[in-house]
Order: sequence, then structure tokens, then C-alpha cells
Amino acid sequence: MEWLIEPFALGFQQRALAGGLISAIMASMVGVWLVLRGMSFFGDAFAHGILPGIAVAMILDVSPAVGAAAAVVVMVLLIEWIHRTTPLHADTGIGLLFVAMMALGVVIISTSSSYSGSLTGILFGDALGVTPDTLRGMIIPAIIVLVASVVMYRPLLALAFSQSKAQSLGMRPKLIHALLLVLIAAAVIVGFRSVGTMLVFGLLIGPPATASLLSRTVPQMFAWSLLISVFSVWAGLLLSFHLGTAGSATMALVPIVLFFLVLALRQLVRSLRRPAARLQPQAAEPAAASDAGPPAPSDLHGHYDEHDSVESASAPLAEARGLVLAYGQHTAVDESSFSLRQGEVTTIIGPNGSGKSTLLHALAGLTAPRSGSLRVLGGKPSESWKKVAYVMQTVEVPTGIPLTVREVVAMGRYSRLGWFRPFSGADRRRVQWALDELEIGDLADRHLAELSGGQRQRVYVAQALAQDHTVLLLDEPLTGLDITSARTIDRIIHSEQAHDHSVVMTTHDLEESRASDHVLLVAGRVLASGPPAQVLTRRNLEIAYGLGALHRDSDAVPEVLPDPGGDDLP
Ligand SMILES: Nc1ncnc2c1ncn2[C@@H]1O[C@H](COP(=O)(O)OP(=O)(O)OP(=O)(O)O)[C@@H](O)[C@H]1O
Repeated sequence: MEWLIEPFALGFQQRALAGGLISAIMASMVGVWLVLRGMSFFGDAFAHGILPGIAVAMILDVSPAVGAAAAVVVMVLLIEWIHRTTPLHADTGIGLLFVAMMALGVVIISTSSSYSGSLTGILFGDALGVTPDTLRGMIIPAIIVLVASVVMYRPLLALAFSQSKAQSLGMRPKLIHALLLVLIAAAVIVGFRSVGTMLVFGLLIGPPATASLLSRTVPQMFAWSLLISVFSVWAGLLLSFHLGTAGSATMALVPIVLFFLVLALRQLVRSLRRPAARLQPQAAEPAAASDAGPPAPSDLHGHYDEHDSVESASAPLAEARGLVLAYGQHTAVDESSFSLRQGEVTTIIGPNGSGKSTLLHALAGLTAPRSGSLRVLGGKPSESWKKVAYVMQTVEVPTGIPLTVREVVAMGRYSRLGWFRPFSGADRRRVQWALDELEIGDLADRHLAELSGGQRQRVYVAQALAQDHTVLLLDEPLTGLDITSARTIDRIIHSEQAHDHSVVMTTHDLEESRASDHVLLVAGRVLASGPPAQVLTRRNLEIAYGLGALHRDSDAVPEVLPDPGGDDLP
């Protein structure tokens, strides 16, 4: 017992513990988002990049926190500049700044007379030198960081899942990303006083990384991260006292050692379980968690049909005039004009790279027109997000996020609930209904990363159905699906139409396009827009896909039809 109490008997030891705990709690909460978003290197760069700011602050005799904050701003601006103006990957910019800021800091400090002492203090902290004033200065930023990490849970989770999805759900991903950077900066600036700029990174990444090995859900990850960080500080100080090692370094080392211990244990348990699992029959999949059953149709459809179809009923679904869509210097869709009606199934068809996804992205309000105009439901596309559910072609599966299928589908409700409003019974019923519609109720408790590509595609469609919407945008929804999955999606498209919803989908399948109400044929611009019989003519398709692309004896493509609507190409 004495062994446990002795290291914390004196005032400076207690302050070291308090300072370490505050730093660790802050870092472990923010660190969860860093790990989930795969931004650990960014955190590392922050932790080292504040060095010149602190060095200058020391020379000018101002608060090191002010200098550190200024250094963070400079670093973020320069990283953003590199990212926006060069094709270099983000981590190259981060790496450049990481080294530059660190070296600059050392250069500045080397001009002072107490060079090595100052450098050691900044880099490795001085846990035992934490003063009551320092502690007081740490408390308010710590509370702000803690509260913000929890308050921004939904937007940060949506952002970790997919930036485009977060935007289409109205979660303001750019603002959230900027706020996350502020939180990281605050955690690093506050933490460096007790654990140093170099070691604060250990507390930022170590506990969340270890927590990710132990958690099935994100809230569990927060709880583990917090627990591990608190344990690391306590155990680090205890060990450093008895072993006579540096306090800050020992504190930073504990969570990393824990990570490898947990990893090794996990692998051991898995390898021991494997032979046993082979001998036993497979456990049944957890049942879909809807004992209450799907909501009554009146409950469900009254809930989402009436809600959305009122104000937009008279406006066309989409109206484009001279629309140009571009990525930097590259024009993806050149001057195009078309009009889409509500309540119809529209297919967008064209060769690879012809601009189909870009067009869908623009309809979802995720890509602004370079020139010309595009209206969706009578307003700007970026303002119609509450009524538009978008299933993207490729969502990079964030394998590191412990998200279950049910949680991914529930994310669709964020567009209605915003950052704070709690899930009601009706919201939960809607989520369950979406799972049932896509026949993935039995996968509800599985992790997204454990699913096949086709199963994931169903989850993303369920996520869109869970969202209140009158417009469903689908980017190649049938690609890679087996017959049963394709039929399910097909049934959903028809059921959407039966509820007066509009569906716009991209496809490479001529038959699918022929079965739709309206077709946009694209090849670098919208070549033709109208009913399939007028648009999908041999001549139009030959122009879109290149002369000679179509076989003479192809039965699938009719000869050019008379074109009363004038949609056949000149
Ligand atoms: N993020 C991007 N940055 C730069 N160019 C892009 C980007 N995304 C797409 N493009 C380019 O824009 C053009 C249209 O791309 P888009 O993805 O819309 O085509 P698509 O018709 O959907 O193709 P596919 O059938 O292969 O899915 C292509 O030339 C593509 O290279």
C-alpha cells in the first residue's frame, strides 16, 4: 500500500498527477476522433509543430500557449496551401511541415543561452514542475475540449464515415474538420506543459488505439480510451518514482506498451478460439433487434411521404441551364441543359468517365456548378439536402471505425435530427424498417468492415431509405450485386416511385435504362434527355460511345427512331 501512496504524498507529486490526468483525459477524447479519421500523423505534426511558437514566446516573454497556438495556425495554413495547390498527398505536406517546424524550433532555441535545458523541457515536459497556476490554466480548455468532443459526436462520426455523406446529411464537414483541428491544438498546447510536445502524442494516440482493440462501438471506444489514459498517467508516475525514470516519458510509454500487450493478448485469444470454433456448430446470427416489428405502413409512410412532398410538388425535380461541372482545370460535364420531372425514375447512362457520377454529385449539392445553373426541387441543390438521399458509388469503407450496420443505417436520421435531437421511437422504427426493406436485419449487429461489397451496398441503400427524402440518388446501385440483391434494389426503386418519390440513378445497363421513365445520355456533356425510346437510339449511342462501338447485329439497340421531341443528336 505504501508503495502505491508514497509517490503522490507531496504537493508537487500531486500536481504532476493532476496535470498528467487533465492532459491525458483531453488527449484521449480528441485522440479517438484522430484515430477514427486516420489522422494520427496530423496529431503528431501538431505535437511537434508547436515548438517554434513556444521558442519565440519564450524569447519574447509571452505565454507559451499563445506562441503554440500561432505556430498551429501557421502550420495548418501551410498544409492547406500545399494540399490545394499541388497534387501531393496530404501526408507529404504534413511531413514537410512536421520536420520544418521542429527544426525551426530547435534553431530558435539554440540561439538562447540555456539551449539544452529549454529544449528538453519543451520536448519532454516537466511533470514534476507543474505549478498551481499551470494547473488552473489547464482546467477550462480541458472542459471545453471534453464537452466539444461529446457535443460534436454525430457530425464527427459522420465525417469519419465519409466526408461526402456527412455533407449530404447536412453535418457541415468543413466546419467540423476545422473545429477538430482546434480541439487537437488545444489538447496539444495544454498537454505539452506536463508531458512535453513530443510525448503528448503518446497520450493522444496510445489510449484510443488500444481502446479500438477492445471496443465494438464508438462510445465503448471513448470509455476505454478514457480509462486507459487515466491508468497510464497514474501507472507512469508510480513507475517513474520507483524506477527513477523520467515522469513524462514513462507516462507516454505506458499506453503504447498497453497497446502491444492488448494486441498480443487478442491474437493469442483468437488463435486459441479458432480450433474450438471449428469443432462447434456456428452460433446463430443475432436476430434483428426489432421485436416490435416494422412500423405500420400508415405510421411509416405518413411519416415520410406527407412530410416532404408538399412544397416541392409543383417544381420540377431538376432544371439545368448551360450547366458546367469541373474539377480544377478539368471539365467533367460541359454545357448541358435538361429538365427532370418529379415522381419519375431517371437513368443517367454513358461511357466510363463521361460525367455520370459528377452529375449525380451536383444534383446532391456536393459539387457546385462552375457555370450555368442547376435547380433541384425549385431551389439550390445545396439547400435541398433534407429531401435528397444519396447512395454513392464508392464509400471508402472506414475499417477502423467500430460501427455496426444498425449505426450506419441510423446515420441516415441525422439529416432530420441534426447534431443533438435524440432518437425517438419513430426514428428507431424507421431505421428498423429500412433494415428490413433491404433484408439486412440479420446483419444489424455486424461491423461494416466485416461485410462483403454487395452486403455493404445494401447497407448504404438502407441508410438512404432511413433518411427522410423525396428524391433518391443512386450511383450504379446494381454493380457487383447478385440476382437477389439486384432484385431487392429494383423492388425498392419501384416502391419509391409508387410513393411519388423521384429516383435518379447512373447505370451501364442499357436494359435498365430502357425500363426507366427518363434518360440522360452523357459523354462529357448531356447529349440527349428524354424518354428512353427517343434517347437510346443506335445513332445517339454510337455518338456517345464512339462510332463503331456498337455491333451491326446488336439486337439491343434499335435503329434511329423518328424523334418528335428533337432529342436525337444532330
Ligand atoms: N475528384 C476528381 N478530381 C478530378 N477529376 C475527376 C474527379 N472525379 C472525376 N473526375 C473526372 O471527371 C470525369 C467524369 O468522372 P465521373 O466519375 O463523373 O465519370 P462516370 O461517368 O461516373 O464514370 P464511371 O462510369 O467510370 O463511374 C472523368 O474524366 C474523371 O476522370
